[in-house]
Amino acid sequence: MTAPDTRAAPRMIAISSGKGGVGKSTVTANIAVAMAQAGLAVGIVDADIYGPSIPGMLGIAGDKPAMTPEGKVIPAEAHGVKVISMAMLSDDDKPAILRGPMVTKYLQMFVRQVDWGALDVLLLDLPPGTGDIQLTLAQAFPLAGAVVVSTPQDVSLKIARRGLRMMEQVNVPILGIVENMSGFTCPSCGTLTHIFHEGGGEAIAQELAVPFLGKVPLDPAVVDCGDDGIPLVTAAPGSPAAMAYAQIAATLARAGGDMGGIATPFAWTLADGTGKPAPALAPPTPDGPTDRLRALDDDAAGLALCWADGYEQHLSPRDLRLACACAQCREEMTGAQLLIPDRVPLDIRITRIWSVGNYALGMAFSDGHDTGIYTFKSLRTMRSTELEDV
Ligand SMILES: Nc1ncnc2c1ncn2[C@@H]1O[C@H](COP(=O)(O)OP(=O)(O)OP(=O)(O)O)[C@@H](O)[C@H]1O
Repeated sequence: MTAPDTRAAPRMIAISSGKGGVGKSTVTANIAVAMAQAGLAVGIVDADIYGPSIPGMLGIAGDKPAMTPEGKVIPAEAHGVKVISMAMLSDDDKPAILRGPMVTKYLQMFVRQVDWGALDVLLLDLPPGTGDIQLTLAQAFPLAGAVVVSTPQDVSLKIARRGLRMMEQVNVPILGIVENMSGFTCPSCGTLTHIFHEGGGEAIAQELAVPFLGKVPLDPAVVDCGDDGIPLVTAAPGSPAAMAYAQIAATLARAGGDMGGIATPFAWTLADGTGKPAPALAPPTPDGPTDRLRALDDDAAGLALCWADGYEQHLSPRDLRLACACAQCREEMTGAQLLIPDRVPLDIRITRIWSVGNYALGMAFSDGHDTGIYTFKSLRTMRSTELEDV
């Protein structure tokens, strides 16, 4: 057996919204600064490729970023938060017209080719919506979880519900819902008026059994602060909106740490054990999710998989190779096997295993095949190999 890699990766949290203009970027900027004020090392990837607004909100000039001698991008830094944004790579007046795959490519670069240093949390300010781009992004990164920002109107909440379902489809845990622009407190008389409906975010959170993270009131100072590049949590930390941001940041700083799954991202070379994922800290529980992998190991019976509900499996490299569902090994329409079992050597080995988002593993084999993606759901349905079968 090989020793696990214990290097900690930052917790990646996506901040999403079903539609634009609900205050997602303002929430991202303020909770990032609040987390930094609480002593965490925080980065933001401004993934809102069509309307990158984080640099403006944090008072960062749109200069092209410098590079390290190793060719990594040096992120900008303001209010204790490291930031990389499309706004730094494109001219201000040129809208970024990019197709989905290009967006993913840029964002992969934002996460992997940036000299982040040691971070505790990396926030991803996603583009608004629940389309292909958001789905691809949610799948491309090993997210610890996602936050959905909504305003209290019914229409906004209905769209937020769609966003929550999308995240669930790709196994991204929902860390909670933020209700923004929730009521207006009159600065002269202090009366709270609910301009939109009240409590819709809380009701949806209850209906979908996800946490409700808090309400941020409508506050004209939020707009001024955004325009001035000084987030409200710095400019007016005692205001109700700033206190709401700080409260949400404190909850998120604790959430999504150890979701009961193996540490991701990882790329494990089995021959020398480098990059082996550390197991989840939390012990398995009988009512734990059946599709969350909590430990991965290699032993005499093949690959050992331990699941969050305590179930354990041993899968032989040959069974895994034969189960490959990539387009070369299976007919896409009918699902019929194209791979000829006799051509798979009895002593085939797995050479590398890597994480694919939070929902699957990629595997390379000693026959050179490396295009298969094994979802946790599909792995879980495979029959365990008995030691005497090996
Ligand atoms: N709590 C609030 N009170 C008052 N104004 C707010 C509040 N939250 C956000 N705003 C303002 O609403 C506008 C939209 O906010 P923001 O850009 O954060 O939204 P968004 O959801 O990220 O939009 P998009 O994704 O379309 O860029 C901004 O002018 C911002 O200052």
